Amino acid sequence: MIFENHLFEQIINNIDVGIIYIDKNHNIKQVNQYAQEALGIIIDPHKSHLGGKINPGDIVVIVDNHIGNDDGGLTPEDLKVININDKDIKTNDTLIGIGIFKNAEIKPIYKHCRNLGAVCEFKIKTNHLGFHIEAYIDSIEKENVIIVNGIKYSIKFFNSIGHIVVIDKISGNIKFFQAKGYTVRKENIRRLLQGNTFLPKGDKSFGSINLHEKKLEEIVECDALISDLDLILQEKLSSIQNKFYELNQRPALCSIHTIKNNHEVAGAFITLNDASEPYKMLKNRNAILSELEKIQNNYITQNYTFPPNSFQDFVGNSAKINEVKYLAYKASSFKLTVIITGESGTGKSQLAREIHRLYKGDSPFIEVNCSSIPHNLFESELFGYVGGAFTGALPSGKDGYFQMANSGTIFLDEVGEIPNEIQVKLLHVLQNRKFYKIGSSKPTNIDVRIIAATNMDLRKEVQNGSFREDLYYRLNVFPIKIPPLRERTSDIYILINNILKNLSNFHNISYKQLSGEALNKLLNYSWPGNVRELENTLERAMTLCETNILYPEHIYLEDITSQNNILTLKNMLDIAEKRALEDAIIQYNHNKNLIIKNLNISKSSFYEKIKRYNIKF
Ligand SMILES: Nc1ncnc2c1ncn2[C@@H]1O[C@H](COP(=O)(O)OP(=O)(O)OP(=O)(O)O)[C@@H](O)[C@H]1O
Repeated sequence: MIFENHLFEQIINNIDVGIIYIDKNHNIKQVNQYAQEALGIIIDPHKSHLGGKINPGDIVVIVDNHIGNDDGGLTPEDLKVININDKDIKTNDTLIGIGIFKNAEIKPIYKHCRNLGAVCEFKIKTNHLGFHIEAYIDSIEKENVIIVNGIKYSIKFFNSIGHIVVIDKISGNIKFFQAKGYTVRKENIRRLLQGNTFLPKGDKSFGSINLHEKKLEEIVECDALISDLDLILQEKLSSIQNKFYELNQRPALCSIHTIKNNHEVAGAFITLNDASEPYKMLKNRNAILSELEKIQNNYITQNYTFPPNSFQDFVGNSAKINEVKYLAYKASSFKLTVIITGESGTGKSQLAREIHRLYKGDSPFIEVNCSSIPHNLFESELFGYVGGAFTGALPSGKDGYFQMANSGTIFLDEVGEIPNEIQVKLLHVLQNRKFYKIGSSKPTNIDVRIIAATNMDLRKEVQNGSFREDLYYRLNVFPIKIPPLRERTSDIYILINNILKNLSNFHNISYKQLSGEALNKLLNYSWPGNVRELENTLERAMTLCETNILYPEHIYLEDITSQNNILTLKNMLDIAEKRALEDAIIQYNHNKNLIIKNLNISKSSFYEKIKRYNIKF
């Protein structure tokens, strides 16, 4: 019976045994799904990252059972690139380290030990540069675990393994996580810390590796298997039945048989069973774990998903800003009227531009600052006029902003400043999608998407009569509120990196690093002027700085009130505690039990604090 190739592939991909078929020169002809999983070629498709390399400023998290083993021969000196420079750390030590790549200014967080006992807790749990990071070795499950903002990246080990996760300094996204098959992909810790590149993972992992162009030894690291295979191909052995090999650091039970064509050896096929855990158990366990993970990370995996890299210039990765991005992404798919609210400098205009770009980037985007138009010119600026409409009018007439924005977006910034008589006209445009130029009785039809923004409380303006209620409801179709920077401090580090990069390009000066003290000063400030104030502060600091490092004295903060009001220790602790609770509520998606467990407090203390700080839950 002759199978068509794709049917054969379907069959072998659905059986619970790994199959690798090679020709007599070790060229790979077929590797089924099971074998790819067991060898670490296929990785959990829910997690992914692009290819790249670690760049200066990226946050590196390492969990290594034995320095120098299964990590590419890492040496304690190699750790200097993440600012871990400790003579007490020796080869074979166990290490957990969090540091900034190639930034000698910011202190790392790490712990190490010699002869870690079989069952003992070795863990770091921290809030570093705004990221919730938990890293530990689970000696019972034999698993090295790194959790970043609630998302778990773990890797099983047999004897030891060097696990590494990298957070991108610009986007705040996970840029790299270690996974099975890293030896084949040449992604051990040492090579990565030396600045070598890594491949993409996820749906398109190994997209760049065409298995059919590889030799077996390029995807399977195991000298014993390769030499047994040669014995079989040379017909010195007829077959091998159920022999244990360690393939890519994972134990596997393998059999090898020859394949003959006209009585000549044409190749061999290897069957393998992942022997690190019974496969079925692993499958069930993974299904349960992934369900649990989904429930835990509900807010990330279900509520706030949008394609990665959708936003080019709107930076931030905190739970609060992810919610904003999610809403903006949703809004961009429809021609809805959007109103963006938030304090001055939070990025309302920036977000409006992104919504427009995602929706219809090649059409016009007309930005109108309603607070800068004199009242008597409002109507002509917005709607235009026909020739001779009034004294001083251009004979040819003039198009208004609405007409200029036709087929695209009009962004009405500071919409609360629109005078009353124009509010009626705006309402008319919103309802009828047409307007009248001054001096014309002929309506102009338009096809425009309206995005408005304000830092006022428009509801209050409605109550005190300065904003029309009907217009308020017409505008308030899809509201997006951007939280102030002080409520999302985890965005500050990546915002700083973006701003420094943009500023050094703009001023054509070399990239400047922040000293640890300077970074702390920025992280501990309340930013009343939000991102705009952060930009101004960094621009001033860059101008003042003669060297390549920004020190606290280059950073001038204007918030006189918060600097002069010296808080008591009790006040400071209260503020920190309130913030921790608010962060946890968002991070654990209002799940009481998870919040209580992760903050390590009792139920009664949780309720007492919620009440004391008047936190809405
Ligand atoms: N999330 C962000 N990512 C990158 N840059 C940002 C972000 N938010 C704000 N900015 C930058 O901060 C500055 C202020 O942002 P923007 O003008 O959009 O704020 P705004 O809320 O519209 O302020 P206002 O209410 O005063 O008009 C801009 O230079 C903008 O590029």
